[in-house]
Amino acid sequence: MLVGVDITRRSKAKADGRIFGIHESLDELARLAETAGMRVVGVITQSLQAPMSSTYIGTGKVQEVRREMEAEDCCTCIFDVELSPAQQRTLETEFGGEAKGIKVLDRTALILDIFAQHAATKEGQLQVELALYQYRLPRLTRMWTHLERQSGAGGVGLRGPGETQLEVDRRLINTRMSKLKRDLELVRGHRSRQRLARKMNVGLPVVALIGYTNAGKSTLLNALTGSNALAANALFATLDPTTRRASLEGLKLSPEILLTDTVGFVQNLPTQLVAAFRATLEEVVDADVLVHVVDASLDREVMQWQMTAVDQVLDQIGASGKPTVIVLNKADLVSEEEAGELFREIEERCGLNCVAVSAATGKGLEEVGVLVDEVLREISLSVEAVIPYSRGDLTSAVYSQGSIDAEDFVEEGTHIMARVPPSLCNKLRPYFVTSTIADGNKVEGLDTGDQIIEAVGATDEERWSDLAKKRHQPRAESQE
Ligand SMILES: Nc1nc2c(ncn2[C@@H]2O[C@H](COP(=O)(O)OP(=O)(O)OP(=O)(O)O)[C@@H](O)[C@H]2O)c(=O)[nH]1
Ligand SMILES: [Mg+2]
Repeated sequence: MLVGVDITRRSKAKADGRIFGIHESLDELARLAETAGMRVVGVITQSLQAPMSSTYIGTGKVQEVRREMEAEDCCTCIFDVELSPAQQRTLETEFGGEAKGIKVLDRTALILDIFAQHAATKEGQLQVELALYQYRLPRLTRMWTHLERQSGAGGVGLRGPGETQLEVDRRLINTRMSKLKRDLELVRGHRSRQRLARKMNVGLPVVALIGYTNAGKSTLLNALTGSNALAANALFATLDPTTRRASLEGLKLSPEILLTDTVGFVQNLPTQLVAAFRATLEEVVDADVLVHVVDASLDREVMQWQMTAVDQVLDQIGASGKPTVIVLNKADLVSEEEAGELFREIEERCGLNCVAVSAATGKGLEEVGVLVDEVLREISLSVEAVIPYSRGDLTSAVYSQGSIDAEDFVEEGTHIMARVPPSLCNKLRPYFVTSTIADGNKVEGLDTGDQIIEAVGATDEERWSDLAKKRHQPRAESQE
């Protein structure tokens, strides 16, 4: 049974972070429930000025949900809002209690469950486990109600076994969480070293495919690189990033790029997931260019909402404002006229370059390379360097990844003026002809190797913990 609440008081709606209309949001919730392996038997909605403190929905509605659930012999109720642990407990009791096996879940719990089912790699599993514990810790009391009852009449000095058990349990979970965090730090360190190595050695520009879940990112990766990453008509099919070397048609500046497929975004992405999946999401933060994949076959309004949700997540992880290309995918399901209109709308909305493609049929794919090439050109840097003859590898990298404006052979090495992607620029830095950098402005703002190391170190740490602090406001209710 799904329950949606429309909060009419505006400021509250904003605080909820909802951008979707209530019915579209419930449609999505139904798809999430199906992805998690459930069958939806009914949907109940309520319009409220503000949520009730104890049950979120009004008393009459609680009875209505209970009746409907009984009639359908249904034991799980999913709310399309974030419930506090206390509200969750109260609602469970109201709907028939634990004896009847009644469970009340919210959107976050549902998404966490799907993630737990889909996590394939060790890293993914660690991330999901941490997020699950973070979600469960404040809800722990209810698992031990039978023990708590034993200490009911106790009072000071007479703490019963139930309470002790609860404390033991909390402590065990806290210990486990610390261990998970340490393990994840290791993974994360490994990942950032890998990325750094990729930037410094492979030197290819990194392009990340991002977008709402089910937009077709994995299908596009497969179509562009001939690989076989899992693509499925399910939400959150991809959890672990895959990176492939790709030589797209239309790429000239750097004929090859590294293309990364990432986890899909969703409206109101649970905070626990953003924090736990930061190692994965850093792939996005670190990319040179983003390719925002949009499902163009959706209802126009839903498509706009999804794009807004993606922008919000980018903001949340500190990756907004990156050079971006918009890919309107599933064009095989849209008429030419509609596609044309969408183009205009998107240009109006964000002034970004966009292209309509079908990852399924291959239509328009060559355009993706052309647009990425344009963006790479915009962010490429003019350099002048004398590369010693002993560094033939660098010279050939400039040939293959940059466009050469002038070249001369001097005693110390090859003297070149060229436009190169930022990553290659870093490697050429030791050989710069200092006073004559053609495009001074741009080079100034460049990541040097040191800055990259810094970015994955302290500064970055602060950014993420700030985020966690901001989003993890303590709840008002007590946990008793
Ligand atoms: N008709 C049509 N279907 C497509 C196209 N691209 C992808 N699909 C379908 O859309 C569904 C989702 O595709 P995925 O590539 O798994 O989407 P994703 O963005 O990677 O999704 P998550 O990893 O779950 O976030 C699959 O059923 C694909 O077959 C397309 O161009 N046309
Ligand atoms: Mg995918």
